[in-house]
Amino acid sequence: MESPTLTENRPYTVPPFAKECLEAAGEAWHAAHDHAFVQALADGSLDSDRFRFYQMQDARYLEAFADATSIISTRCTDPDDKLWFIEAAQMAVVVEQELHAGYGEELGYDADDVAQLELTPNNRAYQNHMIASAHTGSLVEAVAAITPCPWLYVDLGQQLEAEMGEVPESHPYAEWLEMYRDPAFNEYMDHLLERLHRFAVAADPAARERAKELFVLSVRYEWMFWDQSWTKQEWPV
Ligand SMILES: Cc1ncc(CO)c(N)n1
Repeated sequence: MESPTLTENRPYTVPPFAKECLEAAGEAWHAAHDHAFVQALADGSLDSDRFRFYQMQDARYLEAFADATSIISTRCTDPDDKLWFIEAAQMAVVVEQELHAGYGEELGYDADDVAQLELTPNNRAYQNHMIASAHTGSLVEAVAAITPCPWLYVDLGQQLEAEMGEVPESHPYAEWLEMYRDPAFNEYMDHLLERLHRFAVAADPAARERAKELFVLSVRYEWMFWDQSWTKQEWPV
């Protein structure tokens, strides 16, 4: 039986090139959904130290996501595309600030702690991958590298909603689970995947292949982001 994450049954449109990217990511997409960190987050058994580690690293990750989408905006010629990526960048910063205002108070860290945090190897590698793709890739490559970030989380949020139903108020990570099942993301996904597809159609076949590779790498980095939070990754030397 085909896994629910690869069916057509999503509440937003998945145009052909986005579908090709998803199919190319295949196993890594599922592995990211199935990671022990995600399982523990969903069933509420995740310890707060690991969650804190994740949130602090993620605050910095979202700043890099905002940088990547800002750079992409400068490379768009169509004013609607430009504005959409500017807004995506703004939203990432706003979400990041809200997250660490809320979780920071609860988990005991503030904006200075986030600013001074040493990035893990995996986080740094993922950020550099997005930023490098935004600077040096063609437009479709730049967008392909940032697409798994929202897509994987929205997919995960909706899958967990289907499996778990309503999140009980007593769930320690209710707020996180509620956030990524928000139906407002469906419109965001429609807009992003439509652009990914349109830029792919305008690109040459070699650029499309490279874009798919960059998409798959970002899915792998998503798995590695859960993993670095699960193991509390440190630099080996
Ligand atoms: C690492 C990572 N990927 C995706 C999202 C979704 O915004 C996030 N917050 N962090």
